[in-house]
Amino acid sequence: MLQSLRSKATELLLREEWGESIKIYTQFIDLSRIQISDTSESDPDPDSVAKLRRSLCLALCNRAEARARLHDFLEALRDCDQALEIEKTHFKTLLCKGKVLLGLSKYSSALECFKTALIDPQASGNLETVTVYMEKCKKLEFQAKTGSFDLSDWVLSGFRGRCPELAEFIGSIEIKKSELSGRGLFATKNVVAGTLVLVTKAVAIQRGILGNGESVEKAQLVMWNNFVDEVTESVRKCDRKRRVVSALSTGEDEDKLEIPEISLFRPDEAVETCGDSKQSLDSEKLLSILDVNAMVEDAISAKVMGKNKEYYGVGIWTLPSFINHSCLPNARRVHVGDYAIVHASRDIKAGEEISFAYFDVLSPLEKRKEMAESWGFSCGCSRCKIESMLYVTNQEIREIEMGLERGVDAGNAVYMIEEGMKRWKVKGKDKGLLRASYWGVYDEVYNSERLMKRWGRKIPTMEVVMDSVSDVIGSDERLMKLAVEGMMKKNLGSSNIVEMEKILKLGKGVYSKVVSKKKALKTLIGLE
Ligand SMILES: C[S@@+](CC[C@H](N)C(=O)[O-])C[C@H]1O[C@@H](n2cnc3c(N)ncnc32)[C@H](O)[C@@H]1O
Repeated sequence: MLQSLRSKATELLLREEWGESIKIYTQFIDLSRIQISDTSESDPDPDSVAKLRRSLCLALCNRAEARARLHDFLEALRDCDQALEIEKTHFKTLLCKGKVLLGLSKYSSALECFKTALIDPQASGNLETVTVYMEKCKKLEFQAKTGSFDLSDWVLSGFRGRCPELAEFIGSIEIKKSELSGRGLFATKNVVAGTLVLVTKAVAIQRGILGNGESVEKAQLVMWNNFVDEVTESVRKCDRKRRVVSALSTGEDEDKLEIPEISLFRPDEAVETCGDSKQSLDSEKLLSILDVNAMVEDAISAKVMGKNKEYYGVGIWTLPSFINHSCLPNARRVHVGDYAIVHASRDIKAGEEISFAYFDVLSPLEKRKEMAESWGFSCGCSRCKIESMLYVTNQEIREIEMGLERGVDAGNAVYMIEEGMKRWKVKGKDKGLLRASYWGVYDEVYNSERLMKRWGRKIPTMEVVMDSVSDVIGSDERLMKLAVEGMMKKNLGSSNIVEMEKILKLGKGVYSKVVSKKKALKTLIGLE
């Protein structure tokens, strides 16, 4: 019976029928254990018990492999540990355990596993495989410790092939109470624009092609349902993920929420335990959590080169879920594979809250209010407060807006705003706020030869406006695009070092320092 179960399980494993093979291996393992205990008592021959133990070890290892394929990493780890209790240096098990630990982002433990695997005599025929894994562990561990990622080669290859493997990384940040709402993420050290703040792997992500027309909504709904199932499954399997996901906001009573320790988000430090089905997350609470925290994937490859443009992805990334929205954001996110990369889009001071834009902040106050409302909150950022005050006390702004609705000449509108700011005593940095709010008309004017001929001398230069806007909202593709076009128009080409450096700085703020080679950054910006 044991023999027939074993061959059936092996066959299923080879056919990659993971679920079924787990079932049969489980029967085999249970029966083997009974047989071992019976044989130990009745058969004095130690060889027969040893043989049974060896085949139990292999079965545990194979079940671990199948479980790992289904991303049931913690159960797989448990199988590996049981197999290693039987044979301490069982090569296949150590290789499997190393891969599982890699899947759990526990790079140093994975490296230890592969090192131990080298002791086994079977390693000699598989030296190359083990070495490749060891190098991978070292690279990822270094990334996780230092945050030094470089995607330049992938960018330069035109995003060809699979996206590069990344490590999870947590920079100098902490979770604290936020003045905006509930908890927020804060910098504990000064951060220079472009520097990574964190890199997090999705708890779950669903991608699909949405198509067009009426089918879009239907496709989106199917994807959402699959996404909810995936998150449910993921938190069921892993206790830490369940705790982390259940710590997220449901959008209600945020100020009463607990502040979790940042170490809970460090996979390398966390002690993992398998999920306890009795403690699974209430499905209604999970739906509210996903409603508030799920994000649409913003893949760098799709954004820049249109690769996989037709794909739509929705996912949940735990630590980024603590980042509040601000209309004066200082960070941005990009997505590479299943990872969300958050980086500073302008310099951030130690102690400052890290925020990114949930929606387009190059929009007027009323439009931003509408967008925040559709997200289910009323924005409490300082820009909204300043602009609201100005709006209440100032009839002129409303008149300018009404003029814009009637289709007044964009140059005239910019002129009115600039002249108005002198009268309304809007000074220094605050000028950037209003310019950001009416960015659309500024952009139209600077892009039109006709309007520039008429209004150019009466309004500030494009550089002045752009600097003041990027000062308050950080880098943005549209600012960068305008700067590139401005440089081209002036026929400076790429020979003007000062302009070029400015554009590259904006580029770093948009795409982060993960693209460290200048040539790659220029490709993303559209200069190569
Ligand atoms: C992804 S969570 C951000 C973290 C959340 N503050 C917490 O404590 O878990 C999104 C929720 O935070 C709140 N929020 C984010 N940005 C905000 C802002 N600028 N003003 C007011 N509330 C905000 C809203 O309740 C929103 O639904």
